Amino acid sequence: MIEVNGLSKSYGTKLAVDNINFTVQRGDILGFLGPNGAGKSTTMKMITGFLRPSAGTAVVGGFDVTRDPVAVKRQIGYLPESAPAYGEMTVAEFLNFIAEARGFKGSARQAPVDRAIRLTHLEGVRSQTIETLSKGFKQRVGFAQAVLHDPAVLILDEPTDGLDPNQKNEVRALIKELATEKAVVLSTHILEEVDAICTRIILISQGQVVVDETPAEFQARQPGARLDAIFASLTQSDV
Ligand SMILES: Nc1ncnc2c1ncn2[C@@H]1O[C@H](COP(=O)(O)OP(=O)(O)OP(=O)(O)O)[C@@H](O)[C@H]1O
Repeated sequence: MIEVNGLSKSYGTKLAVDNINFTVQRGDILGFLGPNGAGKSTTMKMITGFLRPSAGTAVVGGFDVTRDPVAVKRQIGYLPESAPAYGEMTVAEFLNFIAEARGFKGSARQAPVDRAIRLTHLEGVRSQTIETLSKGFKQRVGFAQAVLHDPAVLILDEPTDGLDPNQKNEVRALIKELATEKAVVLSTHILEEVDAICTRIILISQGQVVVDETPAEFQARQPGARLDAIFASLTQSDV
């Protein structure tokens, strides 16, 4: 579903992403790991068409993100690092607004909005304004907007960041539930998250892929070691 070929991005003289290659298949939940500043968000923004690559390509569902960014955006649900939401809108109003932006007209908006609310278990708060929701529920609203158009690909930038342990578990369960039949890429700093939900790990450091393997293969690099010790041995801080 996602093919990344020789993707690079420079900000001025800073090479943030340096010639990376990987693929993500339907059914994969890819954990995208790396220290602060490694280039995770930049890579995700290029795959989703929010940033233009300096070199290389990302092909999503057969469409090249540079040549056909609108077709790529149709294939993707994106939860950015800090999901923008309109606090004064109710959950249902916000999702209707997103449905309209996604091209659903008039009464055709109802079915995808209801489905997104059902999938993300927001029925109890659909008429509540977003600013009055807990952080975990706000994050669910972010998921609801990402899955509203039933995309084949989900790109989730640090989806459990800032949540309490219970909310983290809820969101992980939700990702597993939503991931069926989709290709999912999620960035995280939480290594236990990788163990809990990911089927594959890509570790990037200083803009380059240093690991692309299963969580079991990652653990087998140092049997019995903590995942963060393995992470530390493979990376150095980029900031
Ligand atoms: N708009 C920008 N202009 C200049 N430099 C940028 C810009 N965005 C990111 N960078 C730099 O590019 C590098 C990669 O940043 P990026 O946000 O992709 O890393 P990240 O792995 O997502 O980090 P984090 O885990 O902290 O979110 C960093 O050195 C960062 O400072």
